Amino acid sequence: MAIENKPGVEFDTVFGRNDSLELSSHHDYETAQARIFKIIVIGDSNVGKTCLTYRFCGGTFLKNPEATIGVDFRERTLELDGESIKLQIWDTAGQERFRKSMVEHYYRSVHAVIFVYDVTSLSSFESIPEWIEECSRHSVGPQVPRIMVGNKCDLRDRREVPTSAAQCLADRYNFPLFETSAKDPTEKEHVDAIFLTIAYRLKSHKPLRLKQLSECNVRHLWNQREQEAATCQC
Ligand SMILES: Nc1nc2c(ncn2[C@@H]2O[C@H](COP(=O)(O)OP(=O)(O)OP(=O)(O)O)[C@@H](O)[C@H]2O)c(=O)[nH]1
Ligand SMILES: [Mg+2]
Repeated sequence: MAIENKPGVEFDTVFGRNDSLELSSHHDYETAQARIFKIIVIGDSNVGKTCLTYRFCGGTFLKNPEATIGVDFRERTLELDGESIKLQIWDTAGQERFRKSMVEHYYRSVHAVIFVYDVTSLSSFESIPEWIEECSRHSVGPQVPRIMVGNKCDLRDRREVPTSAAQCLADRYNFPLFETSAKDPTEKEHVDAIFLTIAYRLKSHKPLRLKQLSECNVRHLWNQREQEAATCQC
């Protein structure tokens, strides 16, 4: 499936691999009327950005991913309330040397941002404010939805970032928080829910209602906020 070159998205100017576009074909119910939204996925290297986006677009866990160079593109078209919404996902490089010439392209005309950290890496979590700061420096407006994702929840014995700390940070920025695993197949629907939440927000400019999320049969963390606020130490 060839990707279309839409206004505001300069595919000819980026140098990442885009072979993964093929992955989305079995999800692709697109019609000519599909609205297209650009979503960037950012965070430290090795947190699982590529695996998460591959899980969403390809449906499986990507074994032995290589470090992303520049950006990889993936896409998936969703049918929401009878409308086709195409999510065009920019899987960015976490390593500075592989991303520095690309940063301007990442943020240009972006519709939503996903900040990813690794729940087994405190340093990746501590980097999140820097990623948020970079995003703000590139004039991404407050109307652009942002979501925070803690990945690798399957590694329970190695967890370094408690949910309560992550929720405190997410609350400080007023972002929804998801914790999930790109690797664990039972988390597949939860990974879908991250992107569905964004798709609904973009579609209607309203947050996805809790009822809609439960209809998607997903677990999410928004409804834990009140409980965790009671134990929040920050
Ligand atoms: N256990 C576990 N490992 C994961 C998970 N997601 C990714 N990994 C592993 O984490 C490593 C890094 O994954 P990537 O998806 O390449 O990380 P990335 O954030 O794209 O890294 P850069 O491209 O360098 O920015 C790989 O060894 C993956 O197999 C997960 O949910 N659970
Ligand atoms: Mg990557």
